[in-house]
Amino acid sequence: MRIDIISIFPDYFAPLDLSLIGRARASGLLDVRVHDLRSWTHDRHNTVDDTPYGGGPGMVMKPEPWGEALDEVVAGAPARLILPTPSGRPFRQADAERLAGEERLVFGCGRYEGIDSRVAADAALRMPVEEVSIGDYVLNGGESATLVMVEAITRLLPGVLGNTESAVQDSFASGGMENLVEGPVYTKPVMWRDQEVPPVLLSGNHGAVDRWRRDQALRKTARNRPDLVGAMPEEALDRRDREV
Ligand SMILES: Nc1cc(-c2cccs2)n[nH]1
Repeated sequence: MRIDIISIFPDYFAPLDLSLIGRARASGLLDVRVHDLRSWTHDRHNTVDDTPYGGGPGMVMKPEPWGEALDEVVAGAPARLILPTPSGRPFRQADAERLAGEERLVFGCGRYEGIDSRVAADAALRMPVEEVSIGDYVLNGGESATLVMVEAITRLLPGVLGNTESAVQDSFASGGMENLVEGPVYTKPVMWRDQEVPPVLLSGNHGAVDRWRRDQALRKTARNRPDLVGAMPEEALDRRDREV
């Protein structure tokens, strides 16, 4: 997979040189290229923004630099443009899984009050464009949202996670634990500050462990994410009663 990121703060993406993603890049599994939007400005001040038509607070990012940047970065190849914005569709695990199947992604990091709307409209003539929100809160720019999405997507690529098993067990994953958050996890020592590890986890009875974990996940989901419980098929809840 190739990922291009266009931003006026390219240094914001230094974390992508670290850890699993950094290793995946070094091994050639993942090709991430970060571009400074100001490379496509031509005035002395490298201007990327201006006042909004119709008045109002803040500044809007000018269309010209974005148009030239996308033309050069995409260069006619099949790519999907992702634009983080608070007004976008919610980004979910299913989107991470879907986007992990793409050959090329381009992330456009807006700042200020957003990017001139004609940029997305023009890009949509040549490629799929998705406006995406990572949550109902307002950031100063799309860089943090892009880091979040790049991590959520690239960790699903074969070979990026050392142990692909953990990707299946994650919260919100598929594989029978859909719509459930992860339950409690434990490791050595078996007793710590008068708290012992639940005995079922030491029992060696894998069926009992799986049932216990599912029950704990259901309980935690009901406690922390009642909104997901509503989305759960009725029989999944009944199953818990049967298994207790
Ligand atoms: N979910 C989300 C995205 C954003 C921004 C993207 C670009 C500027 S602000 N805030 N919150």
